[in-house]
Amino acid sequence: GVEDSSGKEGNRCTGKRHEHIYGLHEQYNSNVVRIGPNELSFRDASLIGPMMGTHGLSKGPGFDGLTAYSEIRALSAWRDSEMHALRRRAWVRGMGANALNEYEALLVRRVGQVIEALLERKGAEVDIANFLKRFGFDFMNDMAFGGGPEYVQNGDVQGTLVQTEVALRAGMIPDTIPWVGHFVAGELRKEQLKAEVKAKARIERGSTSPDLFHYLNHEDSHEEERPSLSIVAVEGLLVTVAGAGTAVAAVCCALYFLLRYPEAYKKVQEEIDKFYPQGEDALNTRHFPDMVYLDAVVNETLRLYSAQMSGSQRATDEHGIMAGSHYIPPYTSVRVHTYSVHRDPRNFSPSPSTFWPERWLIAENPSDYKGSEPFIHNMNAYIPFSFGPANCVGKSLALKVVKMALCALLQRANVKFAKGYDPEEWDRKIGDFVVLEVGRLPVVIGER
Ligand code: HEM
Repeated sequence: GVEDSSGKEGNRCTGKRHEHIYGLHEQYNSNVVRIGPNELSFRDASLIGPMMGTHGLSKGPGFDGLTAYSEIRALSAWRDSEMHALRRRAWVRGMGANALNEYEALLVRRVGQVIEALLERKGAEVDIANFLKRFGFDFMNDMAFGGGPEYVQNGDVQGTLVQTEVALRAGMIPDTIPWVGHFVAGELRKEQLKAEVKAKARIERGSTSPDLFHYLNHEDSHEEERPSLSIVAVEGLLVTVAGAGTAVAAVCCALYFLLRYPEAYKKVQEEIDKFYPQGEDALNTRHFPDMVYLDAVVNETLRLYSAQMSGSQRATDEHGIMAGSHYIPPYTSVRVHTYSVHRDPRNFSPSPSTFWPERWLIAENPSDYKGSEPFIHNMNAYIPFSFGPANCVGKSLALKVVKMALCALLQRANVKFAKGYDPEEWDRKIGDFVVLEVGRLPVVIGER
């Protein structure tokens, strides 16, 4: 049996992780829950370092399942730490400050495009989540392959975006039971071949301004050998899977919270209007570092809904380890359950499950806190972008995308929930499928 530090038994296979995993630890009131035959989930912030840090564990066998044990893998799926570090170098160059400045023109164009498309529908009910998903994939296709099917302009005519969500949901099976991956090898190969066609076309076309592909294909480096077409093609697929849905989900969740909490909407609107009065270009990022309330809104959103709510999988090898007070046997998969750690009153208090951006401002100036309950804000337990050498390499880009989309939208438009929309639906439709999946968000866009 597995016991948590409070002595409560947590040795139950819930099988729940892939539906609505949230509340997993709360449900069993346990710091450790068995979520698969050989997989443990921990609600214990002190394990973040030992499990995910520089001297922590390597990625788990779920990544073998997700890649059907292939040698053709993108960065996120290399279980071997050396191989992972080798591929990560190109990603780090492609996500550096200079590179991000180079991509800004692409991002500005895409954010501007989706805002215009939304403004054209003023007064009508629109599913803003759907529009933003299309924007996210357009931008990430620019970054990964120098362009794509233009979803904002043309809609998802082939149903590709829906298929991507379905594939991610299905991915939860080999992620949990790796050997199932052998049965989907053919399907994966088909996707890889399609990506190879796009990558080849991008190489032949070249690019007028550097995109992320430029770095992933080592076009910036004279020292490194070019990766094979197969590898750079799956890296491109990873850009879209890791970058589009995640950043867009964060924008959608932030919008949902702002609509749900009008006080917060009012405050962020005031800040946006102060830095970007009407007529000022809200696509220009220069004021972002000074926008403390916008920053608090984004941080608080990612605390409550992060891209991988169950956490990223790691595993022990032939040696078991002691992590804190827990013995983890050999060949055991583990996760730090981000959702539960982020909502644990031992880490964030008061009201850990409530959207309260002010907690981020109080954390900076604790003397501003006037409440009676103790104020707790444990930054060591805040891991929306994970932790350690395999953490989210796209963090800075993600924050830029999220802030630019929110700023530009709220500067230009008045957003309200559509009539008849039940906000309780939001939480019911959130899914933890490899990455966070959000449902529809029907709104009406009004004049400012
Ligand atoms: C708000 C948006 C985002 C969030 C919350 C987020 C979060 C995460 C998390 C939790 C991981 C798992 C790290 C681990 O295994 O320990 C991850 C990995 C990764 N993310 Fe993000 N992400 C976001 C946006 C992006 C964007 C825009 C990109 C750009 C393409 C990106 C690229 C990646 C890549 C390549 C990995 C794999 C890193 C590795 O294995 O070394 N992410 N992200």
